[in-house]
Amino acid sequence: MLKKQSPSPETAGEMLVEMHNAGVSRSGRWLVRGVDLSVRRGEIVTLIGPNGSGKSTTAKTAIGVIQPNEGHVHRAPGLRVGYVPQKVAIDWTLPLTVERLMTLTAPAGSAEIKAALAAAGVAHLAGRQVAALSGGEFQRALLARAMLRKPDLLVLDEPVQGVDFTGEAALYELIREIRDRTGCGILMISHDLHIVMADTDTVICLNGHVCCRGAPQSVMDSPEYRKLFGTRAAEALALYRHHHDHTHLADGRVRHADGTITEHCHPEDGHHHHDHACASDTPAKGANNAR
Ligand SMILES: Nc1ncnc2c1ncn2[C@@H]1O[C@H](COP(=O)(O)OP(=O)(O)OP(=O)(O)O)[C@@H](O)[C@H]1O
Repeated sequence: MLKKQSPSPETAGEMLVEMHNAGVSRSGRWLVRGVDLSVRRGEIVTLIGPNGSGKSTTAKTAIGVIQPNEGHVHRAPGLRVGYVPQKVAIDWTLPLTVERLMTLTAPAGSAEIKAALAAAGVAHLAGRQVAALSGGEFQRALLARAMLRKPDLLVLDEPVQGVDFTGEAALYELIREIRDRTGCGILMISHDLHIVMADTDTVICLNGHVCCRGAPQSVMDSPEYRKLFGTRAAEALALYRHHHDHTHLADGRVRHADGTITEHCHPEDGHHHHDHACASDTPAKGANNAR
């Protein structure tokens, strides 16, 4: 049985979910097939692949929203899952505050909601209309909602969608902080093939089947990856590296390693680095901002 969420040494590395040769078919067509995947406590696994390659289908199968038509999925008994789907059904024309958004899927007390929003750096937005949030703020609110369940496994389907480069870096930092603080396992989906969070332990590249897998660097160098996405794409693939020398305060300001506080964190401060797999003329998305 899973212990309550805490990064204790006894439960570190505990298997949360395992898929063996899993396949999902609909109307006589395999959406994905032959997927082997595992996520352990404290581990970050990222699924990458082009549109329609089966990433969401794989993630939904891992958490039991979809049953596999072949193969097996094992989840730790009592596994608590926090899921941030790719699309959220919200009527954007209706009034809805961030605080209310937190209780749409499950009840939660006001203290709990405040703590979850604070942990996601958006406590100051509790009374704001959801329709007025920026892309990054909305993703943070959804993350806060998923964390209310105190998940053992957090599944994030394109968590940086609609977020600009600076916000993307800050969101990846938040995701890593959540992993470090709670010890949960994270299964993340990224449609953007060009930026993979460097803290990801394993990248699994899907294209209806597992094309290749490994540490981010090894996937970038893999011939299968290059064959699927082209050498230029592979050369442009960048790892997001964050040198953890500053803290993002809840009000959006940044406290630097020397104790100074500024309104923003500027890439030219030297905090953010993108490493290209190879020297290339093709800049990775956001690479210009990263200099
Ligand atoms: N219920 C369904 N019935 C039939 N086909 C489906 C169903 N759900 C998904 N598909 C198809 O399965 C394929 C994989 O879909 P999936 O959403 O898993 O891809 P994805 O890699 O997450 O894509 P994207 O990057 O565009 O979000 C797509 O071709 C999709 O149209």
